[in-house]
Amino acid sequence: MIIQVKNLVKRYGDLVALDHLSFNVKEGEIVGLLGPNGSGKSTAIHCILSLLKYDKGDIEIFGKKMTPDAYDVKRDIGLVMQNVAVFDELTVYENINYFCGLYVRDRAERKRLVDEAIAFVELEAFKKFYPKKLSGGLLRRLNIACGIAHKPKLIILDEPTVAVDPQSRNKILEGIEHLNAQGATIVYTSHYMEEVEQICSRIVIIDKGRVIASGTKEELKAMITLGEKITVEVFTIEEDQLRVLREQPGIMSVDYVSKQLIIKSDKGNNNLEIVLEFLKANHIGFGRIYSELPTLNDVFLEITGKQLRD
Ligand SMILES: Nc1ncnc2c1ncn2[C@@H]1O[C@H](COP(=O)(O)OP(=O)(O)OP(=O)(O)O)[C@@H](O)[C@H]1O
Repeated sequence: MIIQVKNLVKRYGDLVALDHLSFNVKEGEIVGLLGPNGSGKSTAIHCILSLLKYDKGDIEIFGKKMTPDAYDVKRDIGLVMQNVAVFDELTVYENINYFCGLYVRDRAERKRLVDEAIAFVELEAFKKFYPKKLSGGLLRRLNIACGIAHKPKLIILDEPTVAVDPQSRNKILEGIEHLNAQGATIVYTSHYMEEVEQICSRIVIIDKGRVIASGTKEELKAMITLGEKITVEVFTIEEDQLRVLREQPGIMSVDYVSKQLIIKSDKGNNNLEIVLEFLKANHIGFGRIYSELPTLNDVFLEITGKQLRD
């Protein structure tokens, strides 16, 4: 096991930020910690790395108890924090060289690793730039290079794509998959369900400092009753027709908003057919029609009653 967190409790005064949080990360996984703003993701990461004192719980990394002075453990961890943490007075190259130098003493080896990290985040053309001259996306990429240059076994990234343009975001996500393919185990926190779905082999959903569900995206979607969301452009429909539609087998809810009929149905496999037959039998004219599978937001909504993002 790479990370084992058991019953972690962290309070800030009266606020319980982590409420008996437990989860594991196995070697080779990309685990996504998914939760809304303020759910406790950053607090969990800080506690796991012993950067923050906690009130209760057990944390092991690489099978060893994590403590603030566990330098041998820390050497094998790469950390990319939410806030960019680089030195303004050092160039791109010097920054990466500095952070890599905290773990790698041999100069030739370090040069090789720094060059590799620069190529990895595609900052070759910006080596001599100072951070202030970089765009937000490039700065994020520098932040990542500083965290991973020393080739750690475990890489923890806390919301690395916040406020990043789509092109840099894709590069970051591809980069993370690449690091994983090279053997690194990854923990990735985000409140973007699309990103987590795209790259994570397993997802731990957090709300109010607790794990509310975990599994692969397929397992999480199988946990809920919602099977499909059907949207139909309908020009007019009577209230009593809506009522009859709601009573059809497999239909969980029907809403009619701005000429859109939104039907949520369970996991039955002929829901679309039921809806179409109903519309035809009742001579209800309709335009575009499409069906969507549940998202991780639907999972979050069904378990907590609220949206993942406000
Ligand atoms: N230093 C602090 N002092 C007091 N409360 C804090 C502190 N840091 C975080 N909190 C509170 O603890 C809770 C968890 O915050 P945390 O930053 O861990 O959540 P998060 O899921 O990482 O959110 P975000 O995505 O916004 O960073 C929030 O209610 C937050 O306001």
